[in-house]
Amino acid sequence: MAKFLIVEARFYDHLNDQLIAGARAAIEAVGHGHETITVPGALEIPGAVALAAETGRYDGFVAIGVVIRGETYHFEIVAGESARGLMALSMDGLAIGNGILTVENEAQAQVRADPAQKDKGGEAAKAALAMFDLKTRWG
Ligand SMILES: Nc1c(NC[C@H](O)[C@H](O)[C@H](O)CO)[nH]c(=O)[nH]c1=O
Ligand SMILES: CC(=O)[C@@H](O)COP(=O)(O)O
Repeated sequence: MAKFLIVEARFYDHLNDQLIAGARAAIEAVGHGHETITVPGALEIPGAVALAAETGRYDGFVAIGVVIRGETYHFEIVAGESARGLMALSMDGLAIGNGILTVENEAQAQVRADPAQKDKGGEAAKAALAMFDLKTRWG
């Protein structure tokens, strides 16, 4: 049984709860285990993944968060840099799925967080599982 770390940035509780439920269901559906940690925001997720990877305790990582556009350029920074950090870690060989929603409004987030709708949390977990499978095949 592999172990996956879900790293959540808890900015919107009700949305994160749904995203995490979808991610956990996807991981459990294939018989693997998971643990969840919480960081302040999406910008902290890549760093937390990097720190966790150094422990050697986890086979893969699922990033969970919600970034909703506000009034300033900060949306672009938070959305873009969290994605860039995760991509860099992925290209360093970590099995990562990115479930950080980057949306214009809460309505868009709700559709994507809901496991019964777009299930982006489950989708991110499945991406991490697929990358883990590749590492296992080629490791
Ligand atoms: N506005 C959102 C943020 N902003 C916070 C940053 O992610 C970061 O924690 C802060 O800049 C301190 O380094 N984070 C989200 O996850 N979602 C948002 O909508
Ligand atoms: C995505 C964000 O950082 C955003 O929530 C911040 O809002 P604002 O740009 O209005 O400060």
